[in-house]
Amino acid sequence: MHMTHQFSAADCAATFKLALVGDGGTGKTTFVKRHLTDEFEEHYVATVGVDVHPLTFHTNRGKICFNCWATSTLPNKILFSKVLTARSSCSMLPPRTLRSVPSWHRDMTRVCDNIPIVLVGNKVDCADRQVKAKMITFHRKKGLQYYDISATSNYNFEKPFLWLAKKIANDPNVDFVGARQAVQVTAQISLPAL
Ligand SMILES: Nc1nc2c(ncn2[C@@H]2O[C@H](COP(=O)(O)OP(=O)(O)OP(=O)(O)O)[C@@H](O)[C@H]2O)c(=O)[nH]1
Repeated sequence: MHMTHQFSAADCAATFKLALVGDGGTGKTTFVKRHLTDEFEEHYVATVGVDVHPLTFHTNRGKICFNCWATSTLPNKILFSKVLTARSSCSMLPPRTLRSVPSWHRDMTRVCDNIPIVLVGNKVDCADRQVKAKMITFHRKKGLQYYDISATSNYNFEKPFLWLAKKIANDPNVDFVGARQAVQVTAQISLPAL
């Protein structure tokens, strides 16, 4: 059972850390930037360290802000995931090849016990996408939520965030209302010494 949180009805949003983890090039940064600026980043620029993007949503229970930590792929990802995910509230694991998903999940749950986790399969707009729907079974075994998404076409754009908001509030009736508030603040956090 997850801890239940109240959202804020007033000016300041209830804030939760969201770790976006997964292989390099899967589209983590693009997905968050899409939410922030509505622009699609065509060129691949590998993340160095961690980009933190606050994304605020209005819900029928008040405001919620996800501080999205988009991580780079690191040689010592276990050590880094410990630094990154301590106190995380929720996480997304974008799969490119499914082979890496169990190890990302293991690393995450090792340091964050009992947090809601969404597995997202990005780039569903790609005709040559190698991961097919029937191959995606990991989330069922682990009781995770799964969404196909596309940062290019906006497909299922807000679904992962809404699912996480419901879990955090422990309320299936939470829904997004009105326009989403984009906050154009991005923090860069340098890598810890490995
Ligand atoms: N076709 C398509 N391309 C995408 C999509 N999302 C991201 N991309 C492209 O995939 C490439 C990698 O995206 P990034 O967002 O930089 O990937 P990342 O996971 O942040 O990579 P790291 O910073 O190395 O961890 C870029 O060229 C994006 O334009 C999508 O939904 N569809």
